Amino acid sequence: MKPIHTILALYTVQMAFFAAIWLAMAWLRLSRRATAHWGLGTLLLAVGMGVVLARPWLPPGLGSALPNLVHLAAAAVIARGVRVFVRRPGVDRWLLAVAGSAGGVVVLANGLGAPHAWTVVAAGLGMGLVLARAALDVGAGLAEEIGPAPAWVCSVPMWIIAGLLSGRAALALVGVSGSGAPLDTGQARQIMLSLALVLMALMLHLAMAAMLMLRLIQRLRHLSQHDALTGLLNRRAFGQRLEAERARQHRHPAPMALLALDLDHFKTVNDRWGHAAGDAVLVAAAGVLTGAARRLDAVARMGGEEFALLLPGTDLDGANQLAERLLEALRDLTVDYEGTPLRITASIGAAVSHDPTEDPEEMIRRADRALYLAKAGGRDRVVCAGALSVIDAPSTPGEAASPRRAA
Ligand SMILES: Nc1nc2c(ncn2[C@@H]2O[C@H](COP(=O)(O)OP(=O)(O)OP(=O)(O)O)[C@@H](O)[C@H]2O)c(=O)[nH]1
Repeated sequence: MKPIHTILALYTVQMAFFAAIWLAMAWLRLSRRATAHWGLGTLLLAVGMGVVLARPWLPPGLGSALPNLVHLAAAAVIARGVRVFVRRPGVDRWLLAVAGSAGGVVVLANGLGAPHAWTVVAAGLGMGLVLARAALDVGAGLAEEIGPAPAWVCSVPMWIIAGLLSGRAALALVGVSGSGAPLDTGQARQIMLSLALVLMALMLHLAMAAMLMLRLIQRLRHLSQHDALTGLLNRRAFGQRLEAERARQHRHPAPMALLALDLDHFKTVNDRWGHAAGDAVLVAAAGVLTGAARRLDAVARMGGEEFALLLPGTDLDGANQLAERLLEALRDLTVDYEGTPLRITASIGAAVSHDPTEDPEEMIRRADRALYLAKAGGRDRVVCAGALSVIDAPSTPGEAASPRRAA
């Protein structure tokens, strides 16, 4: 066995092994559609190189065209997997046109008995363009999700393979001696190219594995910081935001407000209409809170039917205004649950702090105490912990809407 055949056989085994891993991931439903594409594409790479190794036993025309066609199909399937992964799953006409035209030229060149260099030019340029497109998709499509730097690093192997294949095609096109020869001829240039392909294929699969891992890490991070039902921050993440805002308050003194909000008589929604109806109300209420908050505010579900809003740079007046708007919006909210209109109200306890040394837990306790007073005072109202004054409105039809003093 010549050294070139050993290298190509190693590449074939490597690709078959990677294909098995991607297909196993698809079976485990890890980004299933993308990993299934990558498994199939990688399997085609193994088959394509297997055909190169079997060339001595194949008819001359077939032995030249078939591996290139299979490799073209492999590159297109992997590139489509990348598009699915970066959530651009529609049919990509550009990808189809490039792979289809390159494949057409390969078939035509072999049918007309043209030199092998023509096959190398068409297949090399086709694969180069398809992989360059995939590299662009990775860099641009993942920048927001995993950060621009990791996204572009993951795209590097695709750029290099695209460059290698296009470079070989360009050399064959201008007639540089030996550039258009089949890989398995064993010339020094072909050995170097084969070694580079083995290395780059390894890097390509590492990069795709890294993309998958970074996405999983982002998902885990999101799950650990957000409430699964409403998508709001959870209690732990809210505590971290509160600590961070406290630290900022040390550097840039400014007031900070915290609203503790609890839906009124929520248990009756569950008891009367069922848990799913209660869940629908919680999701709708969360939508109202996020809709009313500013970008720099933090909105959290602290547990059950209890929510909290952290309002940096907000004084008592600002907190009161937002709390009133929230009560108003929740009163106006009608949740349509399987044809049944569900209505709710809420009570709010507000705490404002100008003192960066105040323990964040103490601020939460002050807001909770004010919330307790709002509940005790009749619900559907705001009580501010600082001034301990009830500042908003009743829910019961017929009850006066004028502000009342609490304590
Ligand atoms: N549907 C649903 N219900 C929940 C969830 N978490 C907690 N609950 C329910 O929320 C209800 C809270 O009831 P209570 O603590 O008595 O409060 P309430 O009925 O709103 O009464 P007040 O707060 O005093 O106005 C309980 O019935 C819990 O089972 C959830 O994720 N989904």
